[in-house]
Amino acid sequence: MRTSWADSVANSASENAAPAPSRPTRSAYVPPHLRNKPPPSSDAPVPVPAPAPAPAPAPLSGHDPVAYNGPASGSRWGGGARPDFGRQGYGSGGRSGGGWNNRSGGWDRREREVNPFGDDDAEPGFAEQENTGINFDAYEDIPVETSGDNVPPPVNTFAEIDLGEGLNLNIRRCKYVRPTPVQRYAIPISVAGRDLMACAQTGSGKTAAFCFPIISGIMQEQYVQRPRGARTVYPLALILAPTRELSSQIHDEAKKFSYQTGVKVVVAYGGAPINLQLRELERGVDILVATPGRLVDLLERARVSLQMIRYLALDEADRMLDMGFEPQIRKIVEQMDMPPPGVRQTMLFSATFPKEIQRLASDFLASYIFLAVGRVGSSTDLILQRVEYVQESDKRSHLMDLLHAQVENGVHGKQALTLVFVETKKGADALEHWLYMNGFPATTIHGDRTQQERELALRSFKSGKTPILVATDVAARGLDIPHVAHVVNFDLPNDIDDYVHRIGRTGRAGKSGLATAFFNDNNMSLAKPLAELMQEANQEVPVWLTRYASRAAYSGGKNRRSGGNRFGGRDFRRDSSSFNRGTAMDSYSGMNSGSGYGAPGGYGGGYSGGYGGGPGVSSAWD
Ligand SMILES: Nc1ncnc2c1ncn2[C@@H]1O[C@H](COP(=O)(O)OP(=O)(O)OP(=O)(O)O)[C@@H](O)[C@H]1O
Repeated sequence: MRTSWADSVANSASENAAPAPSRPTRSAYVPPHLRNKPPPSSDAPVPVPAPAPAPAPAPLSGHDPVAYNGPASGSRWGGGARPDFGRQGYGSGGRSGGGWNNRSGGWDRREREVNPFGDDDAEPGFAEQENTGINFDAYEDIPVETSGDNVPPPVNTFAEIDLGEGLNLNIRRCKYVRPTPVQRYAIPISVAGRDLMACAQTGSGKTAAFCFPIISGIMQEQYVQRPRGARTVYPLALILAPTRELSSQIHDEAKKFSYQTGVKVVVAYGGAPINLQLRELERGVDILVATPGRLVDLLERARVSLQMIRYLALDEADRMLDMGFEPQIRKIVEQMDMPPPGVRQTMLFSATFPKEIQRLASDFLASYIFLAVGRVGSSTDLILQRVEYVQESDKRSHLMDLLHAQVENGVHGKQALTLVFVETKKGADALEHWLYMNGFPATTIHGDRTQQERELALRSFKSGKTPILVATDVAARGLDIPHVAHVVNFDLPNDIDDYVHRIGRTGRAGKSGLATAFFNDNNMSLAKPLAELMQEANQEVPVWLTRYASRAAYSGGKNRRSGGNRFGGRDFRRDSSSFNRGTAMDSYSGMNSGSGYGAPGGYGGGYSGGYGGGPGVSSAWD
């Protein structure tokens, strides 16, 4: 189905006219502290909640065991179960009409919960304001493509989705008035229990798109009987992300979304004391957000078991499955005790999804839906992209000119932030020092800095204390830093996907941004994909770059995007010749999409260089 944002709004409006057939009706919002009690109309005796143990008892694995019947049936899309998945062991079917549950499991963790919204919700009108700055007009006519069997229809409002009152309240607290395009499509798909591979542009709200269905699903389930093992904990959902900072950010977001729902979110990443993380885990965990390295450590120590995982989300999924991470991810997903695809629900999200990675990723999915929102893998039109030819030796003075111009234009006065990407950790330190010596307060983030230094640097940058952050690719993906006005690719990456993610640190959530790249002969292999990307995003492509691009085409540039193919914004299953293992095609029939939207070939290029990066780059990752 090819739809525009405007079309979908219209469609959705007409869909809304009729009552949603399978959405369970629910009573008015029940405040969390009353949830253990039956509805006022009930004559049933009030069950006595288990007393809250005082300080958290040592080994406490998740919620208290109470009979778990699995997600009761009754998908809201047609009322059926999930016949095509048969999630053994957990029953099958979408979510139940079984009502919302108290997740506190006998002791009320919520009493200790810090309010992540500050005092915002003291005011009754807090929810009436829209999230500051998101420009939904920027999403007008955004192209959307879905493929797979029985794709659930998109929604136009959060209210149309049965997410649960606790989560709805938090959505309002976040001032999310309407879903972004990826949320409109991805949330109903995931809430219906379907596996999903979703591509959507940077800064378009993918975090909420995978968090909401997970939180809502856990809230709605009956109590989960989890094994009570020595000191092992049994999370119900696992969210994996490639960097510590991104895991931490997802954790913060997920905590906001799950505030006072009783769903417990814990984060575990390397570089931070493991004992603190273990203690936090022992207090109970429903959703574990982790980097792969630290999770493997926890699994090997038998402190975490994946046996009860119902939801698996991979953020930056293409990065998680590239050469650097794939073995760890396979170990976690396939070689430990995690339920297989079809039993668990799997969601993969990224702004870029090369075909080769899609093929790898399909091992983790069952009868999945592919969703592409926006010109996937391309940058957003909200980012003004400039490429300048700059010799290596001139880069510093050129950067200085840009920064001076910003100061003159008053950008720094307004605390606008500049993110400068370099190739190596040493290069980052050297550039930071040089900037500092020249009167520009800068800081760095890269893999050789301690976690404490990294966190301090990020805080200092976000606060505007050091409005210039020099970074390796460790900061390229996922970080949502408000007010980044300018991204400078001082050293261009080897791979165009990395470029897409880097520039995506600006121009987020419908806001505009500027990205400047320094190009020279060392970047020859990027000329063609860069020129194509810019053209696709309606940017002005310098004539010299076009010339470089055609020269690179003749000499067969080794970037895997060379060869005229586009950015993975197309389901690889549609290209049957590229798919010879059979499995995905077997479970895949029918296409919900139209003829695509300017992404004719998907990725066909040889998947060669690019990943792993140059010297000093690969170790920038966690
Ligand atoms: N429905 C919404 N209404 C308003 N703002 C939203 C909405 N959904 C998300 N946002 C905001 O949009 C910003 C970008 O969201 P998010 O970080 O999830 O993007 P993303 O798609 O994951 O980006 P990336 O590809 O860079 O990881 C965040 O600040 C988030 O709070």
